[in-house]
Amino acid sequence: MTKENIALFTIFGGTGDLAKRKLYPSLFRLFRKGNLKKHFAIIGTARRDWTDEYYREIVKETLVDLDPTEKELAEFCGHFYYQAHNVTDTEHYDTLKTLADKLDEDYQLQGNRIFYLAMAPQFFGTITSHLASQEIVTETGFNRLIIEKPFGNDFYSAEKLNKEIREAFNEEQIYRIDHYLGKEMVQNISAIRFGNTIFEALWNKNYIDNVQITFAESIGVEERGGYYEKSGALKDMIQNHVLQVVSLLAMDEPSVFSQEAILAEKVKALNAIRIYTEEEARQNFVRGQYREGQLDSQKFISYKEEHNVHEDSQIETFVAGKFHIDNFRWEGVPFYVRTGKRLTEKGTRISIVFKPVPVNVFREQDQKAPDAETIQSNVLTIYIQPTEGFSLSLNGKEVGQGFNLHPVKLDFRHSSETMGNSPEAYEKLILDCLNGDGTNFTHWDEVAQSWRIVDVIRRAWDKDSDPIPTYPSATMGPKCAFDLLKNDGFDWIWKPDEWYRDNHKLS
Ligand SMILES: NC(=O)C1=CN([C@@H]2O[C@H](COP(=O)(O)OP(=O)(O)OC[C@H]3O[C@@H](n4cnc5c(N)ncnc54)[C@H](OP(=O)(O)O)[C@@H]3O)[C@@H](O)[C@H]2O)C=CC1
Ligand SMILES: O=C1O[C@H](COP(=O)(O)O)[C@@H](O)[C@H](O)[C@H]1O
Repeated sequence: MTKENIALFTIFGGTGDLAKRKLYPSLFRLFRKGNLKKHFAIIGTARRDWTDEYYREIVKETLVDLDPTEKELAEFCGHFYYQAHNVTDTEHYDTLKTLADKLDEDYQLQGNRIFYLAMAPQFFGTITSHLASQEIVTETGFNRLIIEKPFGNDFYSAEKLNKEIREAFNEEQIYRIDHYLGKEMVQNISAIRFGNTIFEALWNKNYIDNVQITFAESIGVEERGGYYEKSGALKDMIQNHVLQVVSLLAMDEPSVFSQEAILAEKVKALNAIRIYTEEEARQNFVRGQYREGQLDSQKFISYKEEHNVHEDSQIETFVAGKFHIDNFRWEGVPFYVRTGKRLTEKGTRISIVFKPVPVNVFREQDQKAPDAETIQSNVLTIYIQPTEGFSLSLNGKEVGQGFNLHPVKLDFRHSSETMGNSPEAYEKLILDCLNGDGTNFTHWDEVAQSWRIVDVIRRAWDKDSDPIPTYPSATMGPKCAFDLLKNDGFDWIWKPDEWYRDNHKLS
């Protein structure tokens, strides 16, 4: 039987994009499943002067895709309350407190409070200090703070922000969201690694040649040009989502699958990632910016032409790079990463490329593979999205005479039925927070180390006076991203652009 969770949510930024696209539908799913039942209430707050009725109508609109019944809508939306509030105005917190205390009593919420900061990070410090000083945090129940990314703009701003927040909340009360950690297949990385002897036994430099991680998006920056001009792909994706995935792949096995044990191993892995000098950063990381392009009849504008983007912008919409992990397990194994907007197709996947066999015992029989290098390496691919599952490429014998080897694939994909019913990342993470489980949130130690790693790369690029390389929209990035691997004798395993070039009009 589903356990009912009891809490008051206060959503700062309740009129914003994130709240409407992700938070309200996720809360509704939790309501539908019975994780939220009777003893919950939601205060949405922002500067706009909305009434409760208007707010509830907005919330209803965000749920259309979930096909709610009228009864469900009436019941769920009845738990929503709106409070106009400027987060910089101290007096407004008193009104907020009065409403919070009233709802606590009306719904018997036992003082359990979740504060969701779905707002620009510049407001985080002021909100948390007011929550404490105006006594909106309770003495009786739990008080938890969910914070959205970006957590700072570099190590120093993140540290300052962290200090401000920590004056009001302790680390155990802070849930820093990285929505990739709520994705089914990102969580599955640990299951694949630690639930299968055949992989964990080989998960090291003796058997793995290189690791490739791709976070590709087909969309451009859309309405977020203003934000993106300050962030770029390095801070938007590498500092958080990509490094989180690297740490899950690189960490040692935890003694038990607990929040503390996993965190300890992830932090150790992040600490082992080499922090480059600026010169090394230039050698190991490359960037690019999308220019115009075409896929079939669809034409795309360049990044520089996007709304709120400077016409001479040098901001990267694509990053590819190589991490070195300086420990016994990974010494000499490159972890290649790439991420970008306006790439050929949306897809997040990990390829673990195993070392080639040391010698080809079939060399006299197999015309196609006369030496060991020509036998294809085994590749374990973890498909994170949009398709979810994993595959393992092996070599088998071609049917018939002789002993020609040919690659075969063991392939597992979740059915659309399973995935249709699987909880969305935000839903899972909100439920984790309700349950006090911080496993899939980022700890300050991880955030801090991730900033240390990317800050050098940013500094190196900021000093570079060469114009940023560009790539045509709908391709897989600039030439330098391919050269990065080629120079090491490797190639990207996933090549959606080649497939499109053969089957579509790509220019
Ligand atoms: N949208 C997304 O998909 C994602 C967003 N994020 C992060 O989530 C956070 C919110 O993003 P998003 O929803 O897109 O941003 P929006 O700009 O859509 O929303 C910002 C919210 O803040 C409110 N607000 C602004 N200033 C004040 C103020 N002084 N006092 C009270 N409320 C204020 C706005 O309402 P009003 O104008 O009425 O005051 C609005 O509700 C950001 O940190 C972003 O980086 C992270 C990942 C994805
Ligand atoms: O955090 C972010 O993630 C999205 C990509 O998330 P996904 O779940 O759709 O893969 C990205 O578009 C955005 O720029 C970034 O801020």
